[in-house]
Amino acid sequence: MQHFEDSIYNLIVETSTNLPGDVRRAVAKGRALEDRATRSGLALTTIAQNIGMAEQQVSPICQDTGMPTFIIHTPVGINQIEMKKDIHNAIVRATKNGKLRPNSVDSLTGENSGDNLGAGTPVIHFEQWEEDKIDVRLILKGGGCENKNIQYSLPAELEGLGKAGRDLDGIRKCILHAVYQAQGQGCSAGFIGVGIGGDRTTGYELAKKQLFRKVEDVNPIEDLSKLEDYIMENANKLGIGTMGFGGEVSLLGCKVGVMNRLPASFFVSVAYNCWAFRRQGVLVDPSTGNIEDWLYESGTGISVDDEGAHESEAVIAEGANSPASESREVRLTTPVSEEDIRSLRVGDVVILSGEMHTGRDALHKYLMDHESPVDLEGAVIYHCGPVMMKDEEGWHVKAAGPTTSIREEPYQGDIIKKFGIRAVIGKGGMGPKTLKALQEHGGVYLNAIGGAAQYYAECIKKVNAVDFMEFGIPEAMWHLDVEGFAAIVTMDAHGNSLHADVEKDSAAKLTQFKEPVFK
Ligand SMILES: O=C(O)C[C@H](O)C(=O)O
Ligand code: SF4
Repeated sequence: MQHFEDSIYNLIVETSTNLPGDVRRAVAKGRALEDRATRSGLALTTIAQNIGMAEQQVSPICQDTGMPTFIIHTPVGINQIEMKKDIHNAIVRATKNGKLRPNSVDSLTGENSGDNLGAGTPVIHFEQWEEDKIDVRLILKGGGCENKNIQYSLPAELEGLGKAGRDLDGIRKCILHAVYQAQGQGCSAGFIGVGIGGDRTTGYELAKKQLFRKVEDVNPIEDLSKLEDYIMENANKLGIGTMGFGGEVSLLGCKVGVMNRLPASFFVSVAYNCWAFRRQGVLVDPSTGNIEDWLYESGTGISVDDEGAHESEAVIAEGANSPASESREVRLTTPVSEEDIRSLRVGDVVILSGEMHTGRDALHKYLMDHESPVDLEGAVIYHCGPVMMKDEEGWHVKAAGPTTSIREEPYQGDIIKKFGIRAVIGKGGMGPKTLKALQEHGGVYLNAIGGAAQYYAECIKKVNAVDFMEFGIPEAMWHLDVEGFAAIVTMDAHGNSLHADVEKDSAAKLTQFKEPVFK
């Protein structure tokens, strides 16, 4: 199959850079339900703009291009060993060309392979079928939303919902709880795949396979179709909103599958996918390896950004100053003073310029017992693992949205105190330990819009330097010059946390679903 590698390369690029039509329509529907001037409304507008930018620049929608997972059906007799080699070559090429972030990390040494190849990566499932075509489907599901997958073993007692039995109503409660526990950390508003039954492994596989269904399809199993409709009518009453900012839209899709189970087991597995729901597929001619057809409607021409292209920070800031908005706009240049930081309040939109430093899991662990290579007094740390490309002029940022901050909760407060850091940028918020440190030392947490990787890449005007390349590109400490970098204060130096408020409010709202619905 001479052209199979090129076909897989084109599939990878399309999946990473062009959000499909059905997903765009779901995002547009979500936008229409959200007041544009609210934080969630502003977030959705930024997301919409980012989707357009990624398509125009053929660059990753989100910097985390996830665990490339292929599900492939082949006619009998096709050489799957050769296909696997072509897929690996295409993955390496896409990584080299900045369409995928190098995401394959040795779980024992922490070493990043640099080309997305390594034990267990990419994930390739082959199945034979009776058709004479090859059906290749790919999903790029990022780590932050993968971390919000969850599996329930029924019967169970669920927070706010009480007893969940081994029946459709118990499954209903699990799904609502799964949306609640994700909060905004998996870049809500999300799409969920649910797998009922199986064992722990096949239950999760079934859940992830549901994500290959089309957003607008109807479940052929009547009970499950009713369940999907119920979830879509009710999950948004939790008020989690986009990014967990609070709001009308927390879920954009729910697809449920079922399989047999053991008498002793009753698993309900939920695969939580972020708004950056990147999956595509192709039908391939087995004699040439050429693409004959695309399996999901292209997103080209289906706009979710009906306000046209805006200058980078204008979208968030413009909303911040609109009459109905809940926030004010504050422009700061790094290094920032304690006085400026202590003047900020939850809801303010901060527009940053100057140098900031990326740092996430590996760096935070390192800084706990080592010195920093740069002076961090008054500095801004950005929880981000960018997609980077190098040429004769040096390093260029190809995608740079935020990663989930809660993973740094064990370290953040100590790091703020040790180095005099004034602002931490990420998404999904942080916990009480960090909130206390912000209050004690005069710091602030700024929530950037998760997945808006092109939007933020545009604000990064120069890569000044990099430290700790041995941690791999996503985990290195990149020293970046930014202009007009907009993010929302969601935790301030006065003990306020939007995340704590939304979690408390949605927990209270969850209890409204305690009584049985499906008898
Ligand atoms: O790894 C990243 O850059 C982001 C991750 O997908 C996350 O949502 O935290
Ligand atoms: S950062 Fe958000 S949008 Fe990107 S992969 Fe992670 S959860 Fe998805």
